[in-house]
Amino acid sequence: MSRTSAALEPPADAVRPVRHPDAPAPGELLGAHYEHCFGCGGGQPHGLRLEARAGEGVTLTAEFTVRPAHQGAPGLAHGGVLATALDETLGSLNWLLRKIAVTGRLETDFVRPVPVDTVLHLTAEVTAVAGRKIWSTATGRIGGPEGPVAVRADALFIEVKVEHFIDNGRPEEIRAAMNDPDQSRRARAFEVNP
Ligand SMILES: CCCCC/C=C\C/C=C\C/C=C\C/C=C\CCCC(=O)SCCNC(=O)CCNC(=O)[C@H](O)C(C)(C)COP(=O)(O)OP(=O)(O)OC[C@H]1O[C@@H](n2cnc3c(N)ncnc32)[C@H](O)[C@@H]1OP(=O)(O)O
Repeated sequence: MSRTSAALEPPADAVRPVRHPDAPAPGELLGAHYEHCFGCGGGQPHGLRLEARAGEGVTLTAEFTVRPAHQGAPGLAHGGVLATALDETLGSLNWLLRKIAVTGRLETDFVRPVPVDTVLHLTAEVTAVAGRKIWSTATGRIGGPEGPVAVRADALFIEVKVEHFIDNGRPEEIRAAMNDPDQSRRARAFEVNP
């Protein structure tokens, strides 16, 4: 059973999300947004390395394989790690809108335990937008893309300017990210193509 808090109910004047014309084509891998991201980057030894693929409209699919480093109980994924997978999946959706946004609220239902070595098959979609607010929902299944639901989440993301990261991040990492040609390209793309 899922009971969503008021903040996750879009208001009556919210609109349907619009896929950005330059969003990756359906089926295309999104790639990591930051090499050292715990959710999607390749530079974190114990990171989730979640792989997200654009879907139709403002939807996507993603996969995360639970590894021994992700345990909470013997042989089972930690709930916080599963919430991270949901957060990363939902956050990736904003790339299809070409908006930079951070998680304001994330509500998670843990429906079934998820054993180590399981592939979590995630689907997600943006459901509504109002001003800077973006509402989205995600489901994670085990045993295959059509398998039983193991986790679910609803979220509210808040759009921010790229300065959010520059002003709040540790200078060392900000400098390195700005010197990474791929990161700068992406940040520029956000700024000229809002
Ligand atoms: C140097 C180069 C850098 C390059 C960077 C390049 C690319 C980066 C690209 C993408 C990165 C992003 C995502 C990647 C994908 C996935 C990663 C997972 C995502 C995360 O894991 S991200 C980390 C966790 N996340 C945070 O670290 C947020 C901390 N937080 C804040 O930074 C502020 O809190 C903020 C900005 C959220 C709001 O602050 P603010 O001052 O801008 O705006 P304000 O407070 O006015 O809120 C405006 C309206 O949202 C409502 N609102 C706000 N918060 C709410 C809540 N919690 N619940 C319900 N409603 C809420 C208000 O009620 C108001 O509503 P109303 O307009 O109706 O009054």
